[in-house]
Amino acid sequence: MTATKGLEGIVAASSSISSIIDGVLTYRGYNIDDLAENATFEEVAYLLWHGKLPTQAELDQLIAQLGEYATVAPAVIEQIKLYPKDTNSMAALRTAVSSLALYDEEANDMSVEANLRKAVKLQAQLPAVVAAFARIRQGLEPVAPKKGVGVAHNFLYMLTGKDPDPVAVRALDKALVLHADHELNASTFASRVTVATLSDIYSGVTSAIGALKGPLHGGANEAVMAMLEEIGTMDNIEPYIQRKLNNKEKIMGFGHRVYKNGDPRAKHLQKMSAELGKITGNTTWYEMSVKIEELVTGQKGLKPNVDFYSASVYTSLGIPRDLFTPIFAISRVSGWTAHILEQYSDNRLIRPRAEYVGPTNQKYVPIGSR
Ligand SMILES: CC(=O)SCCNC(=O)CCNC(=O)[C@H](O)C(C)(C)COP(=O)(O)OP(=O)(O)OC[C@H]1O[C@@H](n2cnc3c(N)ncnc32)[C@H](O)[C@@H]1OP(=O)(O)O
Ligand SMILES: O=C([O-])CC(=O)C(=O)O
Repeated sequence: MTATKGLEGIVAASSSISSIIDGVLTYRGYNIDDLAENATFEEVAYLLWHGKLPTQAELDQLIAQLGEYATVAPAVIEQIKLYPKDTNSMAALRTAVSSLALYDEEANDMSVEANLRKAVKLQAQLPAVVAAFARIRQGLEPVAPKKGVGVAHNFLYMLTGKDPDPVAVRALDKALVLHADHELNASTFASRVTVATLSDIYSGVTSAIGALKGPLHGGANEAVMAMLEEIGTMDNIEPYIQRKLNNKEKIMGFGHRVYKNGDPRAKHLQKMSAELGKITGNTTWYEMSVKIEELVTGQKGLKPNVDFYSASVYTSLGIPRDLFTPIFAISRVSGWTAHILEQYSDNRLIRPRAEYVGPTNQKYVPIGSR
């Protein structure tokens, strides 16, 4: 038995949810470029869960359900108030989502209908939890969700207490579409491993949030913004990047396990970053990002991934840096839950083997003789 480090190239599941073939990403057979230009996030979530685009009536019903389910159990809000004010935002989300299960009477109901309902509940409640956490730590009361609006609108509304600008809603909606699913990425795999023991959907999503948090995965979008802020000016870019590359340190937002010729989502985020920079009158972060890309791609051949330009997009939308990864989770919960439902529908325990590389033929030595 020989291990493949990081399971690179190993096909670990069959799925009909999303595919990456020859660098082209599709959700249920629809090219991501088509969906990014034309679909709303709620249409995409429906597509991921049901395998088909919704009719207008089905979409209206989903939006109504999302509004109905978006109110978070008061006990969970009270718990968030007890979190230390400097709690890591992904740790807060992980803890709160785990708590949501305690107040859902059908948390352990494994019927297909209950699991689909819980997928919609999680989709509705993650944005509410993130917005509540962001307000509570500023000493503000959470804002009750709006009914009849999409996830992007409702999140920005719950975050600020004001109806958001339609340009901001469309930009965030597009970012949510682009992040919704991505085949067997680390967090989705974590969710599938968890529920393949026939554990519940909340446990699967809690595992996924833990996996997304790391800077090699979803945490990279926050790390990109930290890097841009640390660099600070155009003049500092070249020495900073050169130093990192010389020291063999990673540049956040670049590289990908599957895409070697570029991430198809990055161009949409780059375009949005340029447009939002113009609208806000601050193109600095976009221009710095372009220069970093020139250097990193020029010297290492590494291309930006989905996390690179999303950092400047979210900053232009006025979103605090440490909410970038929670926003990734707000989108990806649609994909996680679709994969969890798919796993349940044809389940087998996921239990690979390890190549043993430790010592052998050891003899037990009594404690007094060691
Ligand atoms: C939503 C997402 O999860 S997208 C990914 C988000 N993560 C990041 O942006 C973090 C930065 N990127 C990385 O760490 C990696 O590219 C990953 C984790 C995304 C992919 O990792 P892997 O497929 O395991 O590639 P690995 O880390 O082995 O890199 C292969 C080589 O490219 C180099 N490399 C890969 N990414 C980078 C980077 N961002 N900066 C500098 N060098 C890099 C590695 O140092 C390594 O070089 P070596 O062969 O000389 O040792
Ligand atoms: O697929 C991956 O490894 C990471 C990624 O881009 C994603 O989860 O969107």
